[in-house]
Amino acid sequence: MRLVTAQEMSAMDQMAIKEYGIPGVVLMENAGLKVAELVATLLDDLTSSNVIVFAGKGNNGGDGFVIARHLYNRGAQVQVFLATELDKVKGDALTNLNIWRKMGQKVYQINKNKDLNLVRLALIKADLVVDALYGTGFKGVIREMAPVIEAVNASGRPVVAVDIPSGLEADTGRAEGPCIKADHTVTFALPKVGLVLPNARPYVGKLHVVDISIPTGITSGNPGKKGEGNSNNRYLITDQLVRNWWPRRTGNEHKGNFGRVLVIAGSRGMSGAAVLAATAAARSGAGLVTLGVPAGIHDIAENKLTEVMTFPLPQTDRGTLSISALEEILDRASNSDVLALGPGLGTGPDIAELVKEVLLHLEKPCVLDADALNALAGKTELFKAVRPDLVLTPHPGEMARLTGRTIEQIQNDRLGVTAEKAVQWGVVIALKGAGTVVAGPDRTLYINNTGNPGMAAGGSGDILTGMVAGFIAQGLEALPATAASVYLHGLAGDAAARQKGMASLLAGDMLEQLPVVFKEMEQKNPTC
Ligand SMILES: NC(=O)C1=CN([C@@H]2O[C@H](COP(=O)(O)OP(=O)(O)OC[C@H]3O[C@@H](n4cnc5c(N)ncnc54)[C@H](O)[C@@H]3O)[C@@H](O)[C@H]2O)[C@H](O)CC1
Ligand SMILES: [K+]
Repeated sequence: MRLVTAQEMSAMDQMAIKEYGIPGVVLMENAGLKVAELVATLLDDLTSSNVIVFAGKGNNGGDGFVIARHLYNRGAQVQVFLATELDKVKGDALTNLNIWRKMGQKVYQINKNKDLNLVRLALIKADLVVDALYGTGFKGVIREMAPVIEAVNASGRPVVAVDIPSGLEADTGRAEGPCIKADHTVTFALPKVGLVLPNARPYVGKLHVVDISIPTGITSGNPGKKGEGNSNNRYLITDQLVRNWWPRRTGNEHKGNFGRVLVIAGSRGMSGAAVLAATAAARSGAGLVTLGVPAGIHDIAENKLTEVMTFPLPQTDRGTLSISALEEILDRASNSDVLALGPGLGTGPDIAELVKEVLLHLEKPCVLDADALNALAGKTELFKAVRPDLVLTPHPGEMARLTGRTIEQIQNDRLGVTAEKAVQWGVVIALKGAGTVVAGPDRTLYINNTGNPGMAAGGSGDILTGMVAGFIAQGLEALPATAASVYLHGLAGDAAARQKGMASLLAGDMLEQLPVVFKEMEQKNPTC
């Protein structure tokens, strides 16, 4: 599902109108009708329902007048509150305002004081509220209509937002001031990128993306194909997208077909990270998983693992991998399809040297996480020198260390930083956190909408690392392998949270849910 900015959506509107000749009022009619249809499903009986439509002065308001007309024609009582003077309404919105008034219907002009009581009274009687105040044209903070927004939110009435909850900025998903808290948001043609960002969740409610007959030649994109990059190829990771990427199983393969993963991880006291990553790779469908750990924790790792093969590597007196492990790592990596490097490696001069040398001599795709990333802080020029595909899976702190920016700077521009560095370093980056962002070297960007705060538990990232390696081993390109893993990792976290709540959620609980999540995906993909 392609994601667009307000400006991109407006350009698509204009292209539909100017190049294809679809009148704007037709788009508005389609938009309004789709919202009216959703409202009809939310109310038991329209003929005994009261609906309030709050309409702004722009085309979002125009949609509101169309919605009012369709609901009225289906027997509902509809009151339209206009957030501006009648003479301020123009164009297609005015066309629909005039139709509404020619039907003998009133329009209540809201102003700050007098009408607020009217609004409050109407809200008491309302069965549902339609928010058609502001859409993609909104910027900044709602001032004059702030009391109305607060009255609607306080009313406890079901709210359907038209295109965007009023008060939310389309591109950032930020509500700098008062903002409608909708139960449903019906957005037109394509989701605006802000609607799927985590800070928008409390305002958007359930998101419905509806077709309003903008020709697909305008709205279509080709997700996941390398080299398709262009400035606005942002996508929401959806179930359908993951299904398209799903590794096929025809039934007559053997374990070698599903790839060989080599995991190099762990250190004294951090065998868990290595075990979680290796198990997650196995659970993600890889044919063979081998785990290399410092000799001191080899027996522990072997004890904890059954399906994963393990082998000891030379270590320092601190129980971390020694640089003398390099040759065996490269040798084993050459006989694998993908290397996962980093979980629980620990820090120290040997680790930094080892990670650098492995990358410079590696011939296979590599997933770098945790301490392997920390070892590369200040050495990011190395990434461009690495031939095979690289996937970095930093959390904001690791991204800050890699980029030399502050965590706050990273968090304030998650999409921008991730895309910029993926292109600059020529790698795939999954910037973890609420709404994980995945970017590829061709600037393709995926935003994830699954997962929950309970997943911010130690070991969660180790599981993701193993999953990405598992998917690459099965033949997925680095970018889709990462996007699919992030999506499924979030689903596993959601399933675990449903069972055990968020606070007590452990990474192991997520690992337990991987088979459940994978089985559900397989059932949706019968050819698996
Ligand atoms: N996407 C489509 O194909 C279609 C979208 N439609 C609808 O059109 C709106 C966008 O309409 P637009 O006229 O550009 O702006 P808005 O109605 O969103 O904004 C109204 C108005 O509000 C003013 N404004 C902006 N910021 C503020 C603020 N902070 N305080 C007060 N007022 C503010 C601004 O001047 C605007 O004029 C889109 O969302 C869809 O709902 C088409 O109807 C159908 C096709
Ligand atoms: K709106």
